[in-house]
Amino acid sequence: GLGLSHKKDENFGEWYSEVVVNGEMIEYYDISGCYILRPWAMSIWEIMHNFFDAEIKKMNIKNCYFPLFVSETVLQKEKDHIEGFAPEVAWVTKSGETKLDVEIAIRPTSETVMYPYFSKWIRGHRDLPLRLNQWCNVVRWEFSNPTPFIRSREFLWQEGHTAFATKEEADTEVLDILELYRRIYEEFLAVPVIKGKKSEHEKFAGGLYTTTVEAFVPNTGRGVQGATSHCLGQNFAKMFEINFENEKGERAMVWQNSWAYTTRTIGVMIMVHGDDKGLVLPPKVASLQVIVVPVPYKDADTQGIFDACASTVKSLNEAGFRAEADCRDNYSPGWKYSHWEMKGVPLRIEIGPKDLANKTVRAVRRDNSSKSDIPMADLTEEVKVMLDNIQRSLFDAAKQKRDTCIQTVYNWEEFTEALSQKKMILAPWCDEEEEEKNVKAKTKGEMGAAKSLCSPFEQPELPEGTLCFTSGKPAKKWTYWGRSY
Ligand SMILES: O=C1CCCN[C@@H]1CCCn1cnc2ccccc2c1=O
Repeated sequence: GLGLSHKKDENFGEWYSEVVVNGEMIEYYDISGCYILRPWAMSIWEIMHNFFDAEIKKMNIKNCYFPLFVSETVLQKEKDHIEGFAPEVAWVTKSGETKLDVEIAIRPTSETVMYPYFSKWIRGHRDLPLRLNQWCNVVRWEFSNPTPFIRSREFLWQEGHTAFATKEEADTEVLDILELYRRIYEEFLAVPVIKGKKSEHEKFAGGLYTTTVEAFVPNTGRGVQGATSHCLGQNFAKMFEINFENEKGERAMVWQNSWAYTTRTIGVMIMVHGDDKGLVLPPKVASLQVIVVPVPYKDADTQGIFDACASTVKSLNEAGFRAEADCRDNYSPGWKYSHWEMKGVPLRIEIGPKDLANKTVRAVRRDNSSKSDIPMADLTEEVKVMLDNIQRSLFDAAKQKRDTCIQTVYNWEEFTEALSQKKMILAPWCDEEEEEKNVKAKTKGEMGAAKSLCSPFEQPELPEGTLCFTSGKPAKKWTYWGRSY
């Protein structure tokens, strides 16, 4: 029957698994770590895609499509790029009964697929900047506990790969893209994120530096890397000989970036906003923003009620809202209320005999269950105001909740206490990789070790003489720490 059998604050893992299925986002698949994305999820991916794709087109970034398959030689091209990742690479070893004499990898990411051709295409400075993006799937055969959207063996993403003549251009683009990722989280998914730089230990080993937008899931006290924008420096240019004749006629290597966001974004949104009645969708990404439900009464003017529902949907659609009516005669209004609440539709409109008589409709917000009667004459203006209010209050509530989870600490005792309280920890750090490894070693446990999440671009004041929370050495920067997904 309807309703969740687990509460979000009591059994988060079970709650999440049930919400994604009951909300008709996900269907579990018979291969572990693989999930079916149903239309209710796919439409969110499409809405974000439409925003991001339009924005990168404004930046003159072109979409392309490279093959799914990577040859072994090119994948092994550079040890420290692939080191540590190798166990996750999936391989094609045969076709039919015939063993392949050379095994072929399935792309886990596309640097090694693309960059031999960057080398071929980039000859002179007029070939720069080269800025390509592809929307595709990637496969990483992970073994840690699979979670729909958050950690799966195949996922959808966009991966941008760009090459510039100068480091300055690359540095600028890294931050331009990171701002788009912030907008995806904060303006569309209503999820607050922190922009920052990954530590040397946590960054992409093949790159120069990694920037990130970090989200946080209060229920589990885990940080989650929302999206990444890397400056690769000239590392891949050296590896794949991607160089050009600069304006002074000298041979120079290009400066490169690569950046991605994935279907993980959807899982973060569900974890942050969902409640014990199911999904709660921010209007900006809701495939259905308004559901209109007729409330017929035995001998009341049923046709009039259905006509009012149809004209309400028509007006809302004409005003640009994604609205539908649920006129199925085999379900009660009450059943429909629960069903669409489970699916997280931001606004419900009920129309019964009284509403018809008063020429009003009853509007019910999904986020706070508040009800209000709207004159039919003011419908579209009022719905716009309500949807904007829902979007903003979802973000404000999530930010307030996330901020209460942030704890500033100055020493190891405070750190471990905050960690046990599932906090996102802000601490002064000496920025030494060895010390980060020590923190991981000292916090190992079945909940997973603590790690650095990012050093925020917005650095609080660091008074002279402040010591590192873990090493006691002079602190160099404020850094967020916590367990993570
Ligand atoms: O994040 C991004 C943004 C998009 C393009 N790729 C970069 C870096 C990917 C890092 N990575 C991540 N998992 C992997 C798994 C197997 C092999 C290689 C890799 C690998 O290189």
